[in-house]
Amino acid sequence: MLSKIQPIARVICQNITGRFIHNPSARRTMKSGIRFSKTAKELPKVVASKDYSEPNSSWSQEMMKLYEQYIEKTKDGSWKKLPSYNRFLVLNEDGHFIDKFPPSKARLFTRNTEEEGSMFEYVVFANKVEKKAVGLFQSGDLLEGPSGFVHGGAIATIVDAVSGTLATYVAGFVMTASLNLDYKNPIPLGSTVIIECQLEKKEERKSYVNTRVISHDCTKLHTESTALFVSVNQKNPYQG
Ligand SMILES: CCCCCCCC/C=C\CCCCCCCC(=O)SCCNC(=O)CCNC(=O)[C@H](O)C(C)(C)COP(=O)(O)OP(=O)(O)OC[C@H]1O[C@@H](n2cnc3c(N)ncnc32)[C@H](O)[C@@H]1OP(=O)(O)O
Repeated sequence: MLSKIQPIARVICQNITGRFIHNPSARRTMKSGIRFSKTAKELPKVVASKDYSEPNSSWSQEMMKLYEQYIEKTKDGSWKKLPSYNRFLVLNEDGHFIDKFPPSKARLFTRNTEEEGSMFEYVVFANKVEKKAVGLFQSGDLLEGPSGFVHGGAIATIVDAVSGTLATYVAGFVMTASLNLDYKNPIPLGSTVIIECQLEKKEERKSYVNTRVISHDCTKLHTESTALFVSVNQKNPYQG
């Protein structure tokens, strides 16, 4: 039975990730297309499902222009584009996936729709040496708060997601312990903004991240935030 499944799994995984995956003892495939195993030593540390941070047809010219600027910065290796999936993936102590979250309808809040452009369109780039992350965020119509502007809760969500991604990137799995926001100027619905995060300091389990949300042309400050993330006992998902 397994020998029949393996070649299919290789094709699926190669198509999704662009990597070759040697996976002789994997036991089953989740609906998402991610292959899981509790035992296989040969599993790669990162097996991707759909990367929701790839450009799609809903992205504005501003979003695409910024995206291409940051892709350019990845070419010397200083910045990295981080992939983004619709569920958290959990690794065991050997760096292999475990199916802590079995197939279900649960979805990461920021990636919970397949309708492109309707909610959170975003991509995160990170620089490990400088301990910085930049999120490019285009808000969709379903994030409206005051007429024509983005809901404050949606802004908090995306700031949490991008600053939490930086904390995860530098410190491994974290939980948000506190998140403080100052809303300086409303964000027009549908516009593209830049979310700049800087790790301010790290003290044992505590990572402090400061964030600014600015307009795509860098002329307006929309939001400022400080956040504390506390490391919890999981391996860093970005060390694959
Ligand atoms: C295939 C590739 C793989 C890709 C994988 C993708 C990965 C994706 C990557 C990235 C995306 C990231 C996106 C994330 C964004 C969303 C995150 C959320 O929404 S998280 C949900 C909301 N947050 C909660 O529900 C926490 C609830 N609170 C708790 O669980 C606990 O309170 C916790 C864990 C925060 C701390 O509890 P304790 O028992 O472990 O630790 P104690 O001792 O209480 O605190 C540790 C230290 O932190 C300080 N601390 C804790 N809370 C604090 C607070 N509110 N203010 C100030 N200090 C605090 C404490 O005073 C202590 O400091 P002292 O070590 O003594 O110096």
